[in-house]
Amino acid sequence: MAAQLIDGKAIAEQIRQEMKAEVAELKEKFGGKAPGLAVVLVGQRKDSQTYVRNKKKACEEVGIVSFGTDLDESATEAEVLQAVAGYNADPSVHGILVQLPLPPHIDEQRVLDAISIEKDVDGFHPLNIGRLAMRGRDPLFVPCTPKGCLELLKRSGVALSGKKAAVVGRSNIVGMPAALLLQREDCTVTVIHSRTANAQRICAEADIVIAACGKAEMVGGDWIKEGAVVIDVGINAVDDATAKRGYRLVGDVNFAEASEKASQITPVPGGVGPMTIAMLLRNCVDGAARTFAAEA
Ligand SMILES: Nc1nc2c(c(=O)[nH]1)N[C@@H](CN(C=O)c1ccc(C(=O)N[C@@H](CCC(=O)O)C(=O)O)cc1)CN2
Repeated sequence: MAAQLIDGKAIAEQIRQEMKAEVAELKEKFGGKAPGLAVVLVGQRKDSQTYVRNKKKACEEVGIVSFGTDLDESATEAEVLQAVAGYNADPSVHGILVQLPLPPHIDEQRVLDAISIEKDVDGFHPLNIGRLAMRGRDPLFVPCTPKGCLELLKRSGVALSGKKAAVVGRSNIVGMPAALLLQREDCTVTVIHSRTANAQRICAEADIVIAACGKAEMVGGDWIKEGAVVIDVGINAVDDATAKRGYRLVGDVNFAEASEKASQITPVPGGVGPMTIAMLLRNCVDGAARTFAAEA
């Protein structure tokens, strides 16, 4: 039987509507103050420009004030750090995001470490990640894409406690925090990576699969247990002369095969991607609400 689709685009839209009401309430309660998000973009990558544009548009939709610094590809690390320092000191900014990837001459870790943890809406600061890994400690922010995966599971009625979960991929941005989040929900988690022996067999034992390995359609139908829930984080462009843009987007999961086995599955596009931006707004509103309450 074909799997039920988890519609990330529709769920993200619903979340934005919920937040629009919350932002209006915050403004009412705190004398017209609005959450502010600052985005630093370095270089001219088309995909990054699109993501930043979409982030600013989404901010506008929910009532978040957006600030932006666009730097040339040749910008120095000192210039990027200076932009971050300016936003760290600006009381109207509650969230700071440096769009990744950065050009290779800039030390990404040094830049991310410079963001104040109170404004780290990407949740990439080592202190926030460290707290995510610890029992009894809570991060101020959780990285947006893994947080979006969890939100999709919860809003789709998937019970997590006691379930076997497999995370395919161990990146700092998605795989590792996704595994930590599932563990916090009392899943038994296996992280599958490029050196894992019998990766397909291990994955096929999981009730929940989060695929974030960055390899087009690597997770085939034989990786999926009958009835499993599949969340596909991958966004890979594959050449397709018949497509309007000359390419089409596919995930890290072979959708046609996996949807024959899974009970629920996210599509690409329209699955996890839109949730990344919705969770960024969520983090920004939560950060602003904390600040407003502390200032009151
Ligand atoms: N500082 C950060 N940089 C990057 C992050 C991040 O979370 N923080 N994630 C990605 C890019 N990204 C957001 O920045 C992002 C990627 C994809 C989507 C999305 O909605 N994708 C659509 C398809 C879009 C298309 O047609 O090309 C979908 O999946 O439906 C949103 C945000 C790397 N950098």
